[in-house]
Amino acid sequence: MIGVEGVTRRFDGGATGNAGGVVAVDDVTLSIPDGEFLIVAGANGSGKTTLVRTFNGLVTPDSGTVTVNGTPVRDDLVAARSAVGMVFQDPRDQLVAATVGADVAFGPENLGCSHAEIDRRVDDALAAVNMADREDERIASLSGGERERVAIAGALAMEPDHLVLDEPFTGLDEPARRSVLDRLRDLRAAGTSVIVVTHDLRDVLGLADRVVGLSAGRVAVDDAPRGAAAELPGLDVRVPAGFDGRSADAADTSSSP
Ligand SMILES: Nc1ncnc2c1ncn2[C@@H]1O[C@H](COP(=O)(O)OP(=O)(O)OP(=O)(O)O)[C@@H](O)[C@H]1O
Repeated sequence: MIGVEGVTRRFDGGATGNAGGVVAVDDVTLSIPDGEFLIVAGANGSGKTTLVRTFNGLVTPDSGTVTVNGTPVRDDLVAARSAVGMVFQDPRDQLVAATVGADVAFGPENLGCSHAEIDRRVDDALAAVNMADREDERIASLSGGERERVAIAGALAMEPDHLVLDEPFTGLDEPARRSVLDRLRDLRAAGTSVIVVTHDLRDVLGLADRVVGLSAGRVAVDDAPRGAAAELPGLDVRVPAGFDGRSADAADTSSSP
């Protein structure tokens, strides 16, 4: 479980010249149980990225506490980083190796996994992003969307208790998007909490258990998808046309030819 208790994070005004700075996250309290599929939505600048980055200590709150599996993040950063996998908006921030396979293997290697276990995780993770058999390709030769898929595979290969994906679908083509969504659904079923930060609620809203909508750093919506769908337009978040709260499975069946 991830627990967020009264978390506030400010940034100074910097180049904006705003002397008072900005309160990016303002007194947020949330708890995210294991196995929950949570969407964090909200307009640009509403604090989504800042909030989720407190889950593994990439952003330190000015006040309040984040706990992961009961331990405050500030007390054990290493535990938080292994328990909370994170895929960033810009995959260039997190690709570390020269080839696809080496990049995806990097996390499991650091966890001390055996060679056989590393191979299994790399194969599984690359299959989940439609990149099986591309281990030997050089990162430098990949497209932006392919790099994004490698970044997602790298996080999947860590097999974290909680997986946070910040705008994961932006550069993905439709088959890759469906494949990643399928894997997220399986992970949730296996007890991993999945937290997706996104503006693009297509497909993913029907998969979610709950939606948290942020406005000016505060939780303005915290509801099941059907209830949230009615409230999100008020936060300038567009809800997919025709969304009626059915599960994604039901939606998939009805949209099949
Ligand atoms: N490192 C930083 N320095 C200064 N201000 C920051 C920093 N990070 C975020 N902010 C400010 O905090 C506020 C919230 O930003 P954040 O990136 O968390 O929002 P967001 O909802 O993820 O936005 P987007 O949808 O555009 O990605 C914004 O006003 C942003 O300018």
